Amino acid sequence: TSWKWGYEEHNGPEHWHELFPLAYGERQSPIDIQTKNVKYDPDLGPLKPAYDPTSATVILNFGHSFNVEFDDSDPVSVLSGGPLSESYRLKQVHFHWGLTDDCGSEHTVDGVQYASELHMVHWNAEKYSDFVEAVSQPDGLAVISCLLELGEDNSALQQITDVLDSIKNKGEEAVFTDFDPMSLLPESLDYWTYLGSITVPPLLECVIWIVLKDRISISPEQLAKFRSLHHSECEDDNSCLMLSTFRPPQPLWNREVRASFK
Ligand SMILES: CCOC(=O)CCc1ccc(S(N)(=O)=O)cc1
Ligand SMILES: [Zn+2]
Repeated sequence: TSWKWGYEEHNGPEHWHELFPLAYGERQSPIDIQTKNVKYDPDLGPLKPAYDPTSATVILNFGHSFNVEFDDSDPVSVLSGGPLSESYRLKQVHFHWGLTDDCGSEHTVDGVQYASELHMVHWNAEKYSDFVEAVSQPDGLAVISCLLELGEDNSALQQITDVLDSIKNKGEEAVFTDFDPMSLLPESLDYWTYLGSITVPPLLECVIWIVLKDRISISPEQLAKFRSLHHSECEDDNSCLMLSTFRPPQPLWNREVRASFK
């Protein structure tokens, strides 16, 4: 399509329904997690992430975000347990952020929006043959979400922000390995879980969301690095900055949010 979706006034989340009707679907993401309405489920076991840092391959600028990609050709970095019935394979890690430090996360908790949000995207490699097939299934993806609140420099994040200069423009990529995504996660893996969608077009309703209760920090300087990326090729440096990359919360409709903790 000639029309490229994005996060600006002319092509942002309020326009996405024009080309992607799922925008008005029954299980869209993100959502506002209202903690008084969640239901503790004692059957929810602990999350079992098992990542091999050598499976990280490249970091690349997609134009609407940047991804750390993982080699998912073998079950080397996997997630099981928690709400999952199968083992899911890690494919990529990315972030969302906003124009200013008081916005940027996609999920909110009791109406509070945080400065950024980390997504670790896994696909159901036990039931489906590849990522593209998985995104067409209701249990195709499992995404771990962690909210980032403004604060101290996050040393694990620095390994990523230090290489963003090398992928400044859309389409650029750099070798990126020996990265352990576990190093980004908080101490506790307590979580909320619900059924939703990917938060970018085509907005497919294929995600088991796992939103961690605890947050990690990001400093203003690290956030500024995110905003220094370009969403397309451009000469003058300020006309195509990736300043905001979050979709706001969507209606919960007839969904329940379960908690793994009391
Ligand atoms: C049809 C191919 O679909 C894709 O490539 C989607 C990749 C993709 C997966 C998950 C997410 S998020 N923000 O919901 O974690 C965004 C983008
Ligand atoms: Zn995301």
